[in-house]
Amino acid sequence: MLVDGKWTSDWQPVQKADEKGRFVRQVSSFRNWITPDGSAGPTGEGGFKAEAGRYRLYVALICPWASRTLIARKLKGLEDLIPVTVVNPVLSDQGWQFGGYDGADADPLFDATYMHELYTRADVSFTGRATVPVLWDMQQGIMVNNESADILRMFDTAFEGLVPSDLRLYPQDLAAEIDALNAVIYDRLNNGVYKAGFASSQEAYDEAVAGVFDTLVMLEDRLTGDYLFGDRLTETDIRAFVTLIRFDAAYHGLFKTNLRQIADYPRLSAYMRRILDLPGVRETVNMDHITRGYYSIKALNPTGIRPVGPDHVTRALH
Ligand SMILES: N[C@@H](CCC(=O)N[C@@H](CS)C(=O)NCC(=O)O)C(=O)O
Repeated sequence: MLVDGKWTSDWQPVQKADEKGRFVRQVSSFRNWITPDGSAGPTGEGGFKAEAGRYRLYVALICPWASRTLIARKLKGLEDLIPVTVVNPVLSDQGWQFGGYDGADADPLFDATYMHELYTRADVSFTGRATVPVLWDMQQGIMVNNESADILRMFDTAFEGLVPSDLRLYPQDLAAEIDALNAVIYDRLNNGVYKAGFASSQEAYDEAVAGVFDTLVMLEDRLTGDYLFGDRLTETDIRAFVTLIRFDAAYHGLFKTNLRQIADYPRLSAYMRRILDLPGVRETVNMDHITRGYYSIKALNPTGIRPVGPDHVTRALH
């Protein structure tokens, strides 16, 4: 990670743990919002007006948080407005790096080698992990935001004047319910699998795994319609999907969330395929990057050997 703008050599892929060995995810630090007229959003500063070609999104295709922004970009028809740069799926000893892998891009803006170089360009004395996704303002040369939940939400509304869309991922009449369900899904499922995988005590692992499977059962029971809010696709579906699609291929084995697979839940399986079949979504899922990335986390898999299966995941993607 970066400390006062300098890369520290004791970088570890395992993030912080609390006193009970529970994994603790870093809080994002760049929280500005793109808005239709450049006025300030809910957090951060103003000055980020929605304009075609002004902003670039940096992602890792292994990363569920980055993937949710990529999916929103597709569903809202923003591909021509917001270009994307994909990093190498393998976290190096200096974090995310550019190029060097099939489907990974060079950095088109600064020809940077590592993602952390963008963080120190944005803030010379930045302290923290150089995470993806990153939304970069190419006009001002600054980082707009590195929190996927914000990026997902600004993609829903900020560009409406440039690319009108009937789809509303965060409709006001469902806002409170979406926030409530997001909180459960985030804590117990999205981050729950990481809490299981990076637990450093049996107690922390047991607690995390229970949360993961309780949440899967809750979602399976809830899915009587096409989506989590009946027939309306919302950001909550995107947030659930990114974990479901990685589950059987990565989390089940590597993170030891192995009580069941998603394939064992009929409604969740059908739901996952339904979202995968939405226009553009399949293109955001790169199973090669996902398995290469996760299974190269040395702390969890020192040999780097990738399992061959499961077969049903590969079939679902084609
Ligand atoms: N709060 C962030 C979390 C993003 C995050 O943790 N990204 C991971 C990849 S999935 C990352 O970049 N990790 C690199 C590191 O920790 O050094 C968000 O949702 O945008």
